[in-house]
Amino acid sequence: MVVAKKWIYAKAFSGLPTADNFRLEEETLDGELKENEFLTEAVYLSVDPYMRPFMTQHPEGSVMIGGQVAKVLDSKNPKFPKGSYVVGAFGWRTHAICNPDEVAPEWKPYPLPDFDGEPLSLGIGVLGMPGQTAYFGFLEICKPKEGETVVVSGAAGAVGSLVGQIAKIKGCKVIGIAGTEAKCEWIRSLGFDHAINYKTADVEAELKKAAPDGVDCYFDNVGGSTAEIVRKQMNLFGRISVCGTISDYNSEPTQVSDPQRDFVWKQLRQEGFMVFRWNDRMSEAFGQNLQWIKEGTLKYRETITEGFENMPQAFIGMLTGENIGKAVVKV
Ligand SMILES: NC(=O)C1=CN([C@@H]2O[C@H](COP(=O)(O)OP(=O)(O)OC[C@H]3O[C@@H](n4cnc5c(N)ncnc54)[C@H](OP(=O)(O)O)[C@@H]3O)[C@@H](O)[C@H]2O)C=CC1
Ligand SMILES: C/C=C/C(C)=O
Repeated sequence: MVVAKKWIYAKAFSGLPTADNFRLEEETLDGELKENEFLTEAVYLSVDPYMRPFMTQHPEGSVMIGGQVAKVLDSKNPKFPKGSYVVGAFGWRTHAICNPDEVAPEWKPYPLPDFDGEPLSLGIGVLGMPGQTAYFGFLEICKPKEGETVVVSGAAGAVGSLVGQIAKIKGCKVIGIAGTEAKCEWIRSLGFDHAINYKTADVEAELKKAAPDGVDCYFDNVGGSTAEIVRKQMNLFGRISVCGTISDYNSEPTQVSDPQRDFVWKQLRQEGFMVFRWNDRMSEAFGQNLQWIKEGTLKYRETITEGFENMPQAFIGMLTGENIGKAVVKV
């Protein structure tokens, strides 16, 4: 028997989440595990932007959704033996009982691969979903060529910081857009050619200076007015990968000008995606990102909040830009 803690979506989100949206509860998990089930204990939990828009599809009283790296405490499933580690979408819970056959295909748990000594927390970062998002969302949709100019917004976050570095590995010129001086300084230290602080700079003017020959690829994490500014500076046959629109997760979308003319005249291609599209190729992104980490060409950073009781603070902090790199909660 274990006493699990879980965070409940107590009150529907409206605007930026506050502590009032969440409630901490306990639940006793007892009884024999059934065939195929395993019992887990969370080690690292992820707080991600998608939780804000996705939760609005769930009724009040649901457990908050989310991924975690967990230890298997007991098992009746040979694929997830006792003592092993697993990456699973068990929600904001300290403990969970999972039967993988009952989980939707895009959220299936999987055994944590061998990280060759890298921290387990990377299973929810560069060696997990955000790493796959950067790898496939950038390479498959932007199809960057050596010498091209790439812009990435949300550039100091979990996904954006990886996209910029992958673009450098592919021989591109990279401009990152982020929300503080410290973030801009960090991404420059990663090798980004330019960094623009969208909260203090005239982004349009700075982008013209940084990319005098225009932009070939835009990896869009934020949408809104930043996306409009970058679109207007795209080159002929430019490619835009729409990863997320965090600028409107807590508010109504910003009104931007009709983009159709730019798409026609510049023959642009824009494509949105969900990372699950490439679930069958997960090991490719994992293997390549791990290799780049080992070679020293791909660096990662984490903002770690200690304590399961601080999940809401970590989540709100991430939505308000307090994280540099991946926002993680350590139990
Ligand atoms: N399509 C897919 O399959 C996936 C999409 N995503 C998307 O990728 C994006 C980045 O996710 P992730 O890397 O995990 O998160 P981050 O680590 O980048 O954290 C979120 C960051 O967003 C920035 N931000 C918050 N509000 C705004 C705003 N109004 N305008 C611009 N930036 C803002 C903040 O940085 P700053 O200080 O710079 O403002 C904050 O640190 C999100 O849009 C997310 O939904 C992520 C995973 C999968
Ligand atoms: C899986 C995550 C999706 C977004 C849009 O963040």
